[in-house]
Amino acid sequence: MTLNPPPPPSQPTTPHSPPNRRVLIVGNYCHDVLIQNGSVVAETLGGAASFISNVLDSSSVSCELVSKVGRDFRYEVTHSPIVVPEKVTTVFEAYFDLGIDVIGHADRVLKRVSACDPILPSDIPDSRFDFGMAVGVGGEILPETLEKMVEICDVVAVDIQALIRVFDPVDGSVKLVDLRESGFFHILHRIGYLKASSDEALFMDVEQMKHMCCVVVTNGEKGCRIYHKDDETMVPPFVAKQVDPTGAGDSYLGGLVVGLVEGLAVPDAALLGNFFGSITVEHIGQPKFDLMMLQRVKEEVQRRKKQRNLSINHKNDQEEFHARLTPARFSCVDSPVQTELLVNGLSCDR
Ligand SMILES: Nc1ncnc2c1ncn2[C@@H]1O[C@H](COP(=O)(O)OP(=O)(O)O)[C@@H](O)[C@H]1O
Ligand SMILES: O=P([O-])([O-])O[C@@H]1[C@@H](O)[C@H](O)[C@@H](O)[C@H](O)[C@@H]1O
Repeated sequence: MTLNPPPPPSQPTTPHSPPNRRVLIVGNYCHDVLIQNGSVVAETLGGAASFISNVLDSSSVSCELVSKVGRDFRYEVTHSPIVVPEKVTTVFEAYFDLGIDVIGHADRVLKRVSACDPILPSDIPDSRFDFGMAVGVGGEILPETLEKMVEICDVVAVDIQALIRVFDPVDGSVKLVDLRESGFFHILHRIGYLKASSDEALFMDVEQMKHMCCVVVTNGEKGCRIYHKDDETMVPPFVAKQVDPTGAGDSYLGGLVVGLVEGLAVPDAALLGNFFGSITVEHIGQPKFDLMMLQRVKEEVQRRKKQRNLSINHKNDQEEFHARLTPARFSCVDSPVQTELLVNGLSCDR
């Protein structure tokens, strides 16, 4: 089945000039506090922007990141955020033992306990980008921010969580509203990709949205599905030992965009998304990707592109790409600290 997705980002102009792959990521960094049985298990750098830039930087895809933090921000990051001195950084508490939350999400209950400032159109550079990613976590993306993004980026990918989250005024619990009532709906015919988890997908009409853009719905250990116009494709998962689901969807989106800017077809880019999502669930916080693994992934992506260019695809060709990526996962090595955290880590039933 062939998907006819939005046009890919621009390709190299001469054989020697590197392709212009500039990706703009917009969304706040945050502090994540992971809580189980009433105790804090870990405190980590969070925010979709941080997980996504981790995947893009590791894959040598150049990106610019616009993010706001407060004076208390304590992480050293490759892409410096805007510091708002009179504010504190956005904080999310993730509870792993409160049962099923209001939207039926069984594995964690999220509360936004503090929020930094929104990202305004004037915070975003006026240059042009091949690809934009609207990836807020705490309500920091405004309709006018997304409008500016679609004006300056050739293609925009949006994580639905940036658009439909609302926060309980008393305890900060995350609730979701229908996409049509989100205040963003009028802009969505101008975006290229909309990503939602299967829980979040209940808050949009996939049948309607798939005629406006390419919709990807992730489903944890089951992989993901792509919907565009009349096409629907299931993209298989990679087997993982889940320790902490935080950031899986973000790393997925990072992998998808790496695949797209490298020129892969959408289902292959989504497979790369599944790959990075599956590695992320095996770690608490940001995974540090093994260099050998990244090199193998790069080689497989180039091989896959060559195959496509030579049109030597056949029916089961994604199975082959999957099979060739699978062994690459096993070159990931955890640091002793990470291993210790994993042993005492969070386990969630999905
Ligand atoms: N337990 C798992 N095993 C293997 N892959 C997983 C697992 N959980 C997540 N993934 C990968 O990460 C992607 C995003 O995860 P998902 O849980 O659907 O998103 P979110 O973090 O937004 O809720 C999935 O589509 C899948 O590819
Ligand atoms: O786990 P996931 O859904 O991909 O994304 C997560 C957000 O939902 C959460 O608000 C944030 O605190 C995490 O750092 C991470 O970005």
